[in-house]
Amino acid sequence: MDFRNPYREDTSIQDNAIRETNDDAITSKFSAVNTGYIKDDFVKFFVKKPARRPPIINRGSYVRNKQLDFLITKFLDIGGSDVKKQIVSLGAGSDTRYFHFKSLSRKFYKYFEIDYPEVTSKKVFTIHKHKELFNLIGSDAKIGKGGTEIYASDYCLLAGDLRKFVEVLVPRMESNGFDRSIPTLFLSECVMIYMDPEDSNKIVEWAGANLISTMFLVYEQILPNDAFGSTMLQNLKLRNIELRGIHAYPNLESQKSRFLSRGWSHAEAIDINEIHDSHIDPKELARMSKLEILDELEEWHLLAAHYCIAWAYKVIDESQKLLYDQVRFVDYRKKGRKGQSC
Ligand SMILES: C[S@@+](CC[C@H](N)C(=O)[O-])C[C@H]1O[C@@H](n2cnc3c(N)ncnc32)[C@H](O)[C@@H]1O
Repeated sequence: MDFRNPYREDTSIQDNAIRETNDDAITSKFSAVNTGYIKDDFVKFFVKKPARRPPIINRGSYVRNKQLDFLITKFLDIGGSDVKKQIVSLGAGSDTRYFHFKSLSRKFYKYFEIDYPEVTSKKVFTIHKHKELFNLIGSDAKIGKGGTEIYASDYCLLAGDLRKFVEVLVPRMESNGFDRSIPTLFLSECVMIYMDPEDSNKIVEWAGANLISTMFLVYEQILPNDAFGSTMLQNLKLRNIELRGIHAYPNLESQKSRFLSRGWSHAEAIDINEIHDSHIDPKELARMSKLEILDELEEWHLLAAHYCIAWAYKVIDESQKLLYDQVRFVDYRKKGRKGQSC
C-alpha cells in the first residue's frame, strides 16, 4: 500500500518550483547588468546559465532594482548613517544587494538574509568560493548548520521556512544579534506573493507589533483578473508555481491596506509604469534608450502595470514619522513643472 500523502507531495513539488524562481531572478538581473542597465559587480558569481532577456524585461529589472535600492538607501539615511539599522531580506535567494551596498561603503548593524536551506547552501558555497564576496563579509565569518548558514559581524544568512517566521526564525535571528529596538527594514522582493496570505500576514503583524521603528518594502505582481494577469497566472501554473498571495492583495489599494489595516502608520503603493514615467531621472531614460530599442511599448505598459512597489512604516514615537516621510521617490514630473514655471 502507498501511504504517501498526495497533497504533501504536491506541496514539495510547488516548493521546489518556488525555489527555482530564484534562478530566474538572478538571470534577469545579470542580463540587465550585462546590457548596461544596472551596475553590480557581484551578480556574475551567482548566475548558472547566463541568458539575454528582451528589452522589456531588462527595463523592468532596471526600474525594480534602481528604485528598491533608492528606497533602501533612504531608509539607511534616516537620522544619519551613524544610527544603527538592520535589514531583513525575506527569501533573499541569490540577491547581491548586501555585497553591492558594502562595496559602496554602506554600513549596517546587521543584514539578515533568509531562504530555504536548499537555496542558502548554494549561496554559502558561492560566497566561500569567491574571495571578492567573502572578503566583504569579513574574516570573522563562520559557516554553520551543515554549510547552509553564515554568521558574521554585520551579515547573517539563515536557512529556514518563512511559514515558520515567528516561532522558528525570530528566535534564530535574535540569537544572532537581531535587535528589536533599532530601525529595521523588511524586504520582500517577489517572495510573499508565493506564500499563503495567512503566513505572510503573520510576518507583517509581528514586525508591526514588536519593533519600535520599522519599514516594509514589497515588490510583487498585481492585477490577476484581467487578460494579461490571468495569462500570467496560467503560464506560472504550467511550471507548478502559484502566486498564493495575489488574490488577497490584487491591486495598489489592497497593497496599502495590507499594512494600514494592521496598524502601520503609513503605506504607499505604485506600479512600475508610474515609477518609470514619473520617478526615473529623464537622463537615465535617455541613457537606456541608447542601450537597446524598447519598441514593444504596448507589451511594456501591460507588463509594467502588473508589478508594483509598496512600502510602509510603523513607528511608536510620532516624531519619527517626519524622518520616514522622507523615504519617497523623486517626482521628476513635478521637478520639470517647477523648472518650466521659473
Ligand atoms: C523570485 S525569488 C526572489 C529572490 C530575491 N528576493 C530576489 O528578488 O532576487 C523567491 C525566493 O523566495 C524564496 N522563498 C519563497 N517562499 C519561501 C519560504 N516559505 N521560506 C523561505 N524562502 C522562501 C525562494 O526560495 C526564492 O529564493
